Amino acid sequence: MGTFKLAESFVSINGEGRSAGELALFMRFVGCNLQCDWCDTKWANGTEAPYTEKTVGQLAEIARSAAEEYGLHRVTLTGGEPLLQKDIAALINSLNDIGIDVEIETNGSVAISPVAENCTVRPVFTMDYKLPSSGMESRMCLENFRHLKDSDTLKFVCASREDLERAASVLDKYKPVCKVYLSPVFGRIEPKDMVEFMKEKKLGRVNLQLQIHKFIWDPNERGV
Ligand SMILES: C[S@@+](CC[C@H](N)C(=O)[O-])C[C@H]1O[C@@H](n2cnc3c(N)ncnc32)[C@H](O)[C@@H]1O
Ligand SMILES: Nc1nc2[nH]cc(C(=O)O)c2c(=O)[nH]1
Ligand code: SF4
Ligand SMILES: [Mg+2]
Repeated sequence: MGTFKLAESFVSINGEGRSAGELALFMRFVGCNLQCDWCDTKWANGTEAPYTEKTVGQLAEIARSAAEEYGLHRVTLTGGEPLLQKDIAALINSLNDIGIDVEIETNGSVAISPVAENCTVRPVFTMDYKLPSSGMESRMCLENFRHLKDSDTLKFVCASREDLERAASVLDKYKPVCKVYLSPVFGRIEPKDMVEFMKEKKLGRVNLQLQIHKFIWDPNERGV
């Protein structure tokens, strides 16, 4: 089994997604196949990004001890793009084996179903659909829409009115069964304009989400 390139791990409240506000252990892996214009973790994406090599066993031990110390029961795998780590399914299985629920932040360009198929218990996927402002929309793996389940989240990170319009048309076209979040690119769009857009388009089943950690700590702080 291969090793994992871990950029950082830390315990915080989950600032995003359907478990927002709950304590979680974050494992951030280095390397990304996309380059979103507004990415807030560019430092972890390139080939020069700092990392330590970890085995599944070592990562499971980090999770076990965080669970014991802080009473948490959830790990968020993020990055970079976590699904680029070759043995990610083995890690998910091993975390499940010690009673940890796994949530994955993924960028929408990597097929999720081969990962899900190799997991004993399906993790929760929070999948971005990258909108025009990211510059990465052409990279989306559209077959993922067929594989998103009730327990998953589809997330649109928006920087402009054009992004909002595109998110609404993607929802209209694919009609996903999972939970849907709209989230602002931090500092690039007024959240109140997003609420107005939701009212205008009758998006009564969509959640607006602000990244909580950026209000609690300095928005550029790492490890929180
Ligand atoms: C840093 S990414 C890592 C996981 C994966 N590569 C992805 O894009 O989902 C985690 C989440 O942060 C979001 N994000 C990145 N930069 C952001 C920013 N400046 N403002 C708001 N959300 C941002 C991404 O869209 C994604 O939902
Ligand atoms: N507190 C906190 N919550 C988060 N949820 C998703 C994060 C990410 O970077 O993927 C993140 C993060 O970096 N910090
Ligand atoms: S896919 Fe995620 S980590 Fe990669 S550049 Fe985009 S936001 Fe950043
Ligand atoms: Mg983050």
